[in-house]
Amino acid sequence: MAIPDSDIDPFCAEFFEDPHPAQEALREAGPVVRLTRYGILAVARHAEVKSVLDDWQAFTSARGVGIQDFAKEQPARPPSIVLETDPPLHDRTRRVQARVLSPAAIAALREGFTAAAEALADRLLQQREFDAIPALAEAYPLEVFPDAMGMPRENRHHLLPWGNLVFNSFGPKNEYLAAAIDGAKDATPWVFEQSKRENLTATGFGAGIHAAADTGDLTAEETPQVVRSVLTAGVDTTVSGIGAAVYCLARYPAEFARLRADPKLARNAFEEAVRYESPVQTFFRTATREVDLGGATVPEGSKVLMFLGAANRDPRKWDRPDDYDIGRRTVGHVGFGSGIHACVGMALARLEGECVLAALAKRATRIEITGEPRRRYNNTLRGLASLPVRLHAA
Ligand code: HEM
Ligand SMILES: CCOc1cccc(C(=O)O)c1
Repeated sequence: MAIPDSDIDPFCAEFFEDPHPAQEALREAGPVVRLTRYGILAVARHAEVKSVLDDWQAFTSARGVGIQDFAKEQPARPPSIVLETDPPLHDRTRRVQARVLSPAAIAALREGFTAAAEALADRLLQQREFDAIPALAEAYPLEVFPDAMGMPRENRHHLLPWGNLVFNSFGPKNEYLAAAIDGAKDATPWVFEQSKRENLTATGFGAGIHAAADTGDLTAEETPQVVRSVLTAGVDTTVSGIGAAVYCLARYPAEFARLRADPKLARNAFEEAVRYESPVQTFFRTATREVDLGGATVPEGSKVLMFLGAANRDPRKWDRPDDYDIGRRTVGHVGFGSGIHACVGMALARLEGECVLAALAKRATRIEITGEPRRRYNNTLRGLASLPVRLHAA
């Protein structure tokens, strides 16, 4: 089967504003599409996205999960020894992260995360009108996550421009990446310094990762990199995810009413927002050999862009894909990836989302949008920059 061409640009303002028409066009064009602007291949249907995610041997992360092919050019940033490695190295680094971020370790955070969400929701209810992105979607992760990591309270705001830089760096060298590099001048040295063992408390996730150097699971050179990997992936993603969930519940008041009637739906309401908005929109893989994908022949060395957001709205997989339904069975969505690199922090992300949505649902009867939402532009992350709202007290 011939691979059709498309001039769609997934790294431009028009796509960031509304990716859905382009995603639909890509799904309809075929199982694999060539994006002529960048000389890369794209998969947008759920079946092919899942196939690529689940086959790390044919579609490697080790040549970079951004547009750069590390076999052909110098990485712009030191490659992650978790996200951008494959077995056997990935086995060691991932195992340490998975152990530190285990469901039991995350469950131990529930009481503190709930208290923080309730206190923040109380303050926001007093305020009644606020911008839900800085005041909630950014404020909550920046309060609870660095604490869990064992970081000091000062300067943790650097985590946002740092995340913005890294998530832009997976895309092409465009204006968004240039602005992000400029905006992260102070953040970059701070993140590297903050990842050192001596700058982390003895009881947080950071210490748990550094302890792997004492047991020989990781070397002393690897542990700061593995801490940095968690710091990098663990903030901007949940900011986008929580922002997406609040935006969904504001746009769909009937779904918010369902949540108020049954607060146990908070966890699924967050998961459905991850499917519906796909905070992480795209990631690349590189073909290690000629491989068949949905009947198309992918040449060795091809960069393959996985449209996670398009797969999460594929009518071949989902009934009513464009409905936000907090009772939906979300199993199979790829918002957290799939396969060996599937999100190692998803339990933490889900706890944050559940705590915030449950706290809001207990206190408000409605989240009313009071001004034009403004989207943030980023080569990988989909999220809002501003969401003016009014909380209607119960
Ligand atoms: C709503 C929030 C989040 C979303 C949507 C998200 C999404 C993703 C996705 C799609 C991947 C797969 C990347 C790939 O296949 O190349 C991933 C991997 C990863 N995530 Fe998350 N993530 C979220 C929150 C978090 C949090 C809170 C942490 C840390 C505490 C985290 C840490 C990581 C790491 C370290 C990886 C790389 C894992 C590996 O390569 O083995 N993420 N995430
Ligand atoms: C959400 C995907 O996970 C990431 C994202 C950015 C950096 C890293 C890392 O491992 O440094 C991981």
